[in-house]
Amino acid sequence: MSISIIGAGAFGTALAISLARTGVPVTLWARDADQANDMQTRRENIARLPGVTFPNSVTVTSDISSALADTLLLAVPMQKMRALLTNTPELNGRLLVACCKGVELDTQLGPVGVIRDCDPLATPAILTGPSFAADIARGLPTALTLAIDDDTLGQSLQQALTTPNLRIYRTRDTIGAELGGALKNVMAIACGAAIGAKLGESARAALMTRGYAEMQRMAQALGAQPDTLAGLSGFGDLTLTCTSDQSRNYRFGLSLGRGEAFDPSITVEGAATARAVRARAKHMHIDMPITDAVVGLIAGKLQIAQAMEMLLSRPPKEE
Ligand SMILES: NC(=O)C1=CN([C@@H]2O[C@H](COP(=O)(O)OP(=O)(O)OC[C@H]3O[C@@H](n4cnc5c(N)ncnc54)[C@H](O)[C@@H]3O)[C@@H](O)[C@H]2O)C=CC1
Ligand SMILES: O=C(CO)COP(=O)(O)O
Repeated sequence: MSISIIGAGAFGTALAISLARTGVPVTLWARDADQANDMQTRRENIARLPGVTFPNSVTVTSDISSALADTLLLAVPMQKMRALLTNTPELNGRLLVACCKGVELDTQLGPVGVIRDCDPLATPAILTGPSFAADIARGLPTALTLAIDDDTLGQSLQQALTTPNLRIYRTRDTIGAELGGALKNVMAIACGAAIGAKLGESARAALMTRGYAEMQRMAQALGAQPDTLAGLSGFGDLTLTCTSDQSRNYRFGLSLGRGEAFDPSITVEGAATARAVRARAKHMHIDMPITDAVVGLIAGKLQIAQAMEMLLSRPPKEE
């Protein structure tokens, strides 16, 4: 099964490096020709993943026709996925594995939903779970969830994406896998804000736990299996992202909590996703108070003290 990675940001580059270390040829596609040439010559992605040299079996190109492999891993930000699929008709009708985490603002669809919407003939899948690009690129171990409807194809894909450092678990619950990865980013912003505002580790633990309850509520209402949320794509990635300042979502939250500015060029998937999820939750009458607070903080409509008061003064309930 030949593999290409579409999107040469931090995660796409890390996946290319990790898969190519097993010796298989991997093509990494960047939309910008200068950037692709620079990476191909230098054997490094200076902008997004400095310090890690590409194995010989990575080829970087901006020519989409030379990147059309059996399996295409899509590693662009969630809010750019539709533009990628619309502007790149060569991707139509193929096996497309989303590697992004989020919910589209305009449609409230996740990565698999957007692929289905843009390209009904594609076979969509999602690869998600606890995996910082820098860790993957350095060959540090982790485990990920691969979700795809067709279990036979899922087994071949699982094999193709497994490396000595990457253990892949398989599920058919694409809704659960995409929601876990999307919602944990919202909770990471909340936890970062709490830590940034010096509310303490106990507050973070409470936010993670009640955030997980919100994730489960939304996921179950949309037909996901609770076990999926309890796995790598949900609980696993929630734990990583809410506790590490390697996470951009968490760092964005820290800056909100400290009242500091944050570089707008950094990809923070949870910001748009929080708004999309809040809209969906309101429409479906699902209670998501932490998500509401994150949306209020980002919009500047709530201060940290008000968000805390809003969460703590809710009517008492059973856990
Ligand atoms: N960086 C990380 O540690 C991890 C990231 N992810 C997910 O991977 C996705 C991508 O994140 P990163 O690679 O970190 O972001 P990034 O900001 O490092 O790179 C994004 C890349 O997408 C490209 N891009 C944007 N719009 C495009 C378009 N319309 N067509 C083609 N390319 C386009 C950009 O040129 C850039 O190279 C996100 O959803 C993120 O949640 C998942 C796991 C780990
Ligand atoms: O999803 C990630 C780790 O699994 C990366 O998190 P950030 O996008 O917050 O950096």
